[in-house]
Amino acid sequence: QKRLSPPSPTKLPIIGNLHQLGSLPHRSLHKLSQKYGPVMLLHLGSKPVLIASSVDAARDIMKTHDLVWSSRPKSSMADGLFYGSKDVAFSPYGEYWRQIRSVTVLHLLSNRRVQSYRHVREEETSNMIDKIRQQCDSVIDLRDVLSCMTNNIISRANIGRTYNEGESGIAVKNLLEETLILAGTFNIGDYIPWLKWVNKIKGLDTRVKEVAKDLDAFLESVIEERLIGNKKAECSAGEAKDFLGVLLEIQDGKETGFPLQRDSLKAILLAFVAGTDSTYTVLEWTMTELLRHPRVMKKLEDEVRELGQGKTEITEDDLGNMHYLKAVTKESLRLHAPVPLLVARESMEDVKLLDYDIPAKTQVLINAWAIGRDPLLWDHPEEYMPERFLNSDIDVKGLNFELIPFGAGRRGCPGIPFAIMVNELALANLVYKFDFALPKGIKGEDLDMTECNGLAVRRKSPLLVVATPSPWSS
Ligand code: HEM
Repeated sequence: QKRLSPPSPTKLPIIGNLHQLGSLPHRSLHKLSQKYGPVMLLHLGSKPVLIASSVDAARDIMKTHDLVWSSRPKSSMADGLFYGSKDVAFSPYGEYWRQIRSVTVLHLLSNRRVQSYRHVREEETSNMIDKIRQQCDSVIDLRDVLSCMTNNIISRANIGRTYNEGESGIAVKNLLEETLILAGTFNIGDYIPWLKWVNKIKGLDTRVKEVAKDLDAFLESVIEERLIGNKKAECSAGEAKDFLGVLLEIQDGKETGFPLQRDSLKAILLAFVAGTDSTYTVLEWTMTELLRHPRVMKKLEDEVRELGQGKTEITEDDLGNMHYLKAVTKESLRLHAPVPLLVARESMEDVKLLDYDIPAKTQVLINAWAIGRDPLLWDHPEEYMPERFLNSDIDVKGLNFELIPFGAGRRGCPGIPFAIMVNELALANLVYKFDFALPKGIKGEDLDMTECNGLAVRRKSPLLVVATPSPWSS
């Protein structure tokens, strides 16, 4: 029987369709899919890569045939930075991944554990508010403030402390930033193996090796410090055990049934740092959209200020009733999924995708960004309209395939509760405590919405704002 292959745009010798990715692949691939259909087959160098751009295709991959699609393609960057891809996100499917995924879901990112970091989130949100208060009436780089808050929360949950100050703290901060940049860098050698030498000439391989070495030295020092009980915590995670503490406790395997090697432990910790960028990127997009849509900003302020009135700050207990706030977050994730093509998956055996026959070892990229603005699924898809979620059950948890910023199925993001809590708490407090405006001379409708590609797709330029204390600010 003849196999039915998905349609493919014409490819060039050697590079295949690489030239068609452009600087913002989610956009270029969306355009191509309008011509070639919701499932198309591209060749990135020598690698066949499927692009899935419809809700049916996404459901087929992440639900109907989730197991077959549960592996990840090999990535030299992940190999170089994360101890041979020993982290949860890039590890191929198999016994090892199942074990570290279950450690992550049951021990590190369970609802109970995420709840235990509540005081960390509330304290760091409050520090962020103080920081903004000190700069009221001058122009503030909101991205800087949001990324610092998110970094602090994730690093306190991870290793029990922050690293922003002092020479060594700043060096670590820069090192982690560089790790994220490298992790999001396109590696030509993964697609055209005989062009690997280009990375050598560009110095990419050397840089990855140097960064990996520095990261290892940093993580070793943190672990050793902990092991000899000499933790000089700048900000301790308080009574809640941080991820490192949990991992050290279960590493002998008595509780989990398998021992955790030191490299795996370090890789798991490192991968959580990658969640930082996506988390604060959503907040930056949300504030950008609110400044472009004063009606939405006003409605959100009204809700938060009415429910929070009289309190010094909004706590996590208050968020449950803030339905508009939740709708605003979903709407931002719909239009600005920070990881628009999710994380590539790879088929482990021959499989059908809709009507097509797909051989084993094919990669797939799911265009969550395109699905989020599909006119067949959403009214006025390009408009920022949180109201669409008010009387709807659609959620981001991976059950509704029209909204999948965190992916879904076995490889779906286990950090959803963590990321959503950080986002909602920060957003509620921002609009409770301050009235935000754009710097003089800039109108909301003129705001630059250009994106820039990286590990997370964010605004090209950082969001600059002016904050004035609201009546609830003191
Ligand atoms: C708004 C913030 C975030 C977004 C948009 C996001 C998005 C994603 C996406 C799209 C995937 C791939 C899903 C798939 O293949 O179906 C993923 C995987 C993952 N995420 Fe997140 N993430 C966020 C925050 C976080 C945070 C805060 C953490 C940890 C504290 C985290 C930990 C992980 C891990 C460990 C994986 C790998 C799962 C696996 O391959 O088994 N994420 N995330």
